[in-house]
Amino acid sequence: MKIIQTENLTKYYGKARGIIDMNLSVEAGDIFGFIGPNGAGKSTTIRTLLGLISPTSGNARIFEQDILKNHIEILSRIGYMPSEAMFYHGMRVEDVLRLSASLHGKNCLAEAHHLCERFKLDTKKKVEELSLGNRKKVSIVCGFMHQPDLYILDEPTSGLDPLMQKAFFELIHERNSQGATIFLSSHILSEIQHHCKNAAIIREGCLIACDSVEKLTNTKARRITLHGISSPPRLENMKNISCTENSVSFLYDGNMKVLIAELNQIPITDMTVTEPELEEIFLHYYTKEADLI
Ligand SMILES: Nc1ncnc2c1ncn2[C@@H]1O[C@H](COP(=O)(O)OP(=O)(O)OP(=O)(O)O)[C@@H](O)[C@H]1O
Repeated sequence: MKIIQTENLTKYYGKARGIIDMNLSVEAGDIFGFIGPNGAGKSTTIRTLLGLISPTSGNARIFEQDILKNHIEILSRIGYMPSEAMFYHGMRVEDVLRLSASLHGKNCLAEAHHLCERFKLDTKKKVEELSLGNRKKVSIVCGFMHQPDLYILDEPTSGLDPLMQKAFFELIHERNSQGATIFLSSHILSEIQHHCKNAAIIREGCLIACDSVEKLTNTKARRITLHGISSPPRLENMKNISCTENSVSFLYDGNMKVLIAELNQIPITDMTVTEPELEEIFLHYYTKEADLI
């Protein structure tokens, strides 16, 4: 069963591009990653799906129902975490949770308090006194307390410390194993790589790839940065080379033993080997598409 399906979903803010012809499909039971750089259109897609803004053209279905016609029914089965955790000033965390539970129309305060304990959230504090990470925790509790069928999470881990990020992903996997579908937007590739089954890459409002995470991130290329030299070594399989007076950086897709043998011959003082940046993975997709044309 398709939990989310969009057909040429398009949103313009006046003349400004939000998303263009978005065709997205998320199966029941998936943990689906939605990756893209700042301004790519992730939040626009999510806000359109939730009916917070209306599409310029195209349509979308959630739980196989039209998002515009069956709005209320659909929303009652969704847990949403917005990218910015903001609440009414003057309210204590416990007031926010009570309000949220009443809006969900479910008796879910016990689960809310259980989640507060799990995330070490002080319910007596006023929301405006909370740090960004703690506000994010309030947002987690509000989005998860009613145990919905679909979680739509917009950059949920920003502001959370590493321990809380771990606790958060444990919760996500728990809910997923109980049958829920997760739609998770992020611009942190490693998060998507470690936790999602399938993912879509969005850039400048358009979907440029959608596949299993395994296939999407299937690159053995590494970014190599060498210090103490100013011109690139003589190697094949180098791409995206940049040089400064004292360093050379490039994407290397060749045999590591060949690289090491070459490095042995040149006066480097230090080196780093990292996974390619998200942007470089995007370039990989552009190249592939260009090759197909
Ligand atoms: N209310 C708005 N009015 C005009 N343009 C907007 C509005 N909201 C978003 N946009 C534009 O739509 C495009 C997509 O923005 P969106 O917030 O969806 O990106 P995003 O992928 O969520 O980015 P980020 O990772 O920075 O949160 C951007 O060019 C942005 O400037």
